[in-house]
Amino acid sequence: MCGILGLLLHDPNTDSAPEICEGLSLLQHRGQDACGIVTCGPKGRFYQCKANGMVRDVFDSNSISRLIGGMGVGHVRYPTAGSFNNAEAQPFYVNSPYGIVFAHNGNLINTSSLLQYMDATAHRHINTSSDSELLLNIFANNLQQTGKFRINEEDIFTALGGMMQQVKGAYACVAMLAGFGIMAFRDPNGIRPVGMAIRKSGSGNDYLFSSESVVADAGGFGEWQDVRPGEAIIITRSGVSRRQVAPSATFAPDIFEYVYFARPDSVLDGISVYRSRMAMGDALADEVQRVLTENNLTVDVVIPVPDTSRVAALNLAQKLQLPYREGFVKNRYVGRTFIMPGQEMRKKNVRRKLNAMALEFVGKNVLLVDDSIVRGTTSKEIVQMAKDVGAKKVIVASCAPPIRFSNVYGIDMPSRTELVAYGRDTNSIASAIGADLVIFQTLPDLIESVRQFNRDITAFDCSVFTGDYITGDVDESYLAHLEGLRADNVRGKAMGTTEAPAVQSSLSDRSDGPGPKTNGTPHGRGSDVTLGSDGHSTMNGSDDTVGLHNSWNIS
Ligand SMILES: O=P(O)(O)OC[C@H]1O[C@H](OP(=O)(O)OP(=O)(O)O)[C@H](O)[C@@H]1O
Ligand SMILES: NC(=O)CC[C@H](N)C(=O)O
Ligand SMILES: [Mg+2]
Repeated sequence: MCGILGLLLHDPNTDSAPEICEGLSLLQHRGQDACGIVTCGPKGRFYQCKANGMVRDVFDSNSISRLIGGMGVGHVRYPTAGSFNNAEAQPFYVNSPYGIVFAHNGNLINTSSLLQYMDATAHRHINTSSDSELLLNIFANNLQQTGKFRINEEDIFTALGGMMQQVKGAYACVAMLAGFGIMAFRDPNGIRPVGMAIRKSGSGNDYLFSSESVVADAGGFGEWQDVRPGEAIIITRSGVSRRQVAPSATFAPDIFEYVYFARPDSVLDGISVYRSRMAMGDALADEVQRVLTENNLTVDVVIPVPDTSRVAALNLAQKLQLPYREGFVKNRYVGRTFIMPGQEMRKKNVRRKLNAMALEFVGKNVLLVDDSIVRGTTSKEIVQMAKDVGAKKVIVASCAPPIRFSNVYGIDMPSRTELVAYGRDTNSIASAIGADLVIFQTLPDLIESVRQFNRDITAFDCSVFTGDYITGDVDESYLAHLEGLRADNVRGKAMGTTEAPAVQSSLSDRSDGPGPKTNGTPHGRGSDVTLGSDGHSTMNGSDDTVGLHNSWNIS
């Protein structure tokens, strides 16, 4: 999962980067591997800073001050395609046509045929193994086909409509055209979230696109609206245009956003993540009661596995009238372990992150509540920790059903064999994680916990539980191919983390002064430019002569 953000400020002389950086820090839970911001300043010049690392590591006041311009795009990355190489940090950029900057959340499933098309037909060079760079180039190629010196919103809608027919998979995207404006669009199934919000600013409006509404709340934006599946929204200084660019398909947001990914204080597609997690706790309470009775067991205390499961665990405890105790204390300086790269790192960090308070466990039958059990890394460690400090019996309850299938839409679960529930029934899952008993939410209960807040949504992507993939075209051979490419033990993926030093690049540097730009000078905390998004690009893509730049000065 990644976080995407776009911002257009009414006053073009106010820099957007500080606010984009703030927003990215609010989306940090969606991606901890890399982040980046590209802004567009006077004369349509792009200013870029991106690198591997968390927001607080990549940006400081110095690097932010060099990102000038009243509109920009930001990204936090959790890789699901390609490697962890910092050349794949986003946003991506192509200089032709017009200068486009692009940030993507999701994952494409037909990259092989798209790459072939890029090579044989479009003659565009893709410089990384990132599906996001590919997606950007498909869009750029479609835009190029207009053959126009200056384009308008209609041309962009047409290019995006064409792109949506060519690509398959999940994509929520924010893009920026040099000197023109920002846009957001969402795949026809609406698998990944993105929305828009507005804030009054002087005589006009500031506009925000973000993966989650929490960014809008924090920035004082209102009127949050989700981008509809298959819809594109373009914002220029002249206003907002929106269009359904792809025929309607089944609207199926990924239910795992509600289970784990999104922040509880976000509202996605009209559903409060917090409320949905409360409902998951209520529903799970009934299942826990049923299974405990069946097994003739009692529970003394309910303990959440921080952080995500807390909301559900509290509701569950209240419903069962059991004491709720924070038996594990979380080190607030350790991030989310599930989205860390590599099993070794995830395992080590569960211990670094959580500490068990013996008093709350000793001599008790404890019910540990987690939002999900995926690889079992967390549950295996915490069950052991609970036993080590003297718990009598350890029962684990999960707000999500067993996860037995790969995710192909933007969550890094490519390999079924890495999943602890793969090929195991509930009893063998319990033995695998060392628990006395494991209790899972049923799928109908999970769906109802979320859907009750917006009955207009008739389907959710639940493929990790069912193996039914909403886009089609995901069969055994595709899954085997994906496993070969991306499983934890595949060298290219694992090695990517250490492959290259952190890179920060600029498309244009504030200190350069007027005139032709050289390749980005090192600044801030990064080093020099890599050939990132476009093999043909000199990275001077913000040249004054590019068609659309003058429109920046319209208002
Ligand atoms: O079975 P696993 O492979 O361990 O994955 C599932 C666990 O990972 C996540 O926690 P994480 O530490 O990422 O984030 P959190 O602090 O938001 O709960 C999730 O909340 C589960 O606790
Ligand atoms: N998690 C995501 O959304 C990842 C986006 C893209 N597939 C990448 O790997 O960079
Ligand atoms: Mg967790």
